[in-house]
Amino acid sequence: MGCSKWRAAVNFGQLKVQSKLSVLFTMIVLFTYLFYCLNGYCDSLPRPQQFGASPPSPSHLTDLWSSVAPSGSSSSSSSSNMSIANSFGSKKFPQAIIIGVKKGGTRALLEFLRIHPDVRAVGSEPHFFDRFYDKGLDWYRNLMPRTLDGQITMEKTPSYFITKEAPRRVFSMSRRTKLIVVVRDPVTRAVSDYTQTLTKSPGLPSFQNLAFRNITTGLIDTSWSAVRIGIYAKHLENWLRFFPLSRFLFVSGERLVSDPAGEMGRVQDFLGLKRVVTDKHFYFNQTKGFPCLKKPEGSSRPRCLGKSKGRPHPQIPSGVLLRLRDFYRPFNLKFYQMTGHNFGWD
Ligand SMILES: Nc1ncnc2c1ncn2[C@@H]1O[C@H](COP(=O)(O)OS(=O)(=O)O)[C@@H](OP(=O)(O)O)[C@H]1O
Repeated sequence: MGCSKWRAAVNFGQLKVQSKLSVLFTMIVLFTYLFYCLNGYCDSLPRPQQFGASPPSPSHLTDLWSSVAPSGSSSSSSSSNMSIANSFGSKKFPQAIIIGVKKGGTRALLEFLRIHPDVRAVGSEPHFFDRFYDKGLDWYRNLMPRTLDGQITMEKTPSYFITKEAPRRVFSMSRRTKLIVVVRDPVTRAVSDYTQTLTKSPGLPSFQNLAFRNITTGLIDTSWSAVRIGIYAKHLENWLRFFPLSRFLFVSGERLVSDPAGEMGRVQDFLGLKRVVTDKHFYFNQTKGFPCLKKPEGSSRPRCLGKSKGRPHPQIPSGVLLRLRDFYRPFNLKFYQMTGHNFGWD
């Protein structure tokens, strides 16, 4: 009898220790989970390796803006706020996409839009409708940030505008998608495009060597992508087979630099947003030679786009530029007619 009482007491003691251990274990699991969530790891955004050929990664965001104020203030509090914000709302397909054009000023537009509280956008370029379409729509939606009711999901991938299959693919996602095209004088756009390639491959032939099929006759090489992208009318025709003109907004790349607030007003109207982004948000940075964002209230620093945006262009002989201008003229006029907007490039 005494022995069985003693055994019962031992069992009871073991049970208590076991239950304490299991509570402790549960607590550890819970705290680990919470810790990871607060650091943003709960979000299912894929994190692949490279920009360009690979799907987007948040690390690309670091080069998008360069601060113009002395660095040093920590961004840790804002990043933990972001993590918390990330866990609310749901991931939706973009209702609006900046589809082009490469070197038009698409990054500036997206970053200006991202200060609007009702816009949430992927920082890097998803390239879904051109490179990664076989990954499927669920993969694409999963790349999107979470949005609350009334917020707009957006992305920008400038190569969509010249991708043959893109209009049909976007249409099959949603025929109601709003399409934004930032266009810029095709001659300066071509030089900008060339400048970017030259930065990556310094041994590149001269601009005129690439632009002309025959330099003596002045025959333009339309197979060179820097030239081909600027034939806006041709690419737009492809999109108009699927979407009516009312689904498009054409933003002037030139005005985005000379009057960012004015151009942003049009963009916000088109997206059905309150005009929150106004001239109060911009200042002209003399050193950069471009508009930059003023210090947003209660956070971060004044910021300009990174070094790869607003680069100096190499000197191109004026005769070459004139020939290229002649080449584009009929296409530009066609584009003005199609869009009902004279961009004043001629
Ligand atoms: N605010 C501001 N700051 C810096 N740069 C600005 C700005 N607004 C427009 N731009 C012009 O944007 C050009 C780059 O265009 P994209 O962002 O469309 O380029 S990309 O296709 O994403 O590579 C870039 O072209 P380059 O001048 O040739 O570098 C700029 O002229």
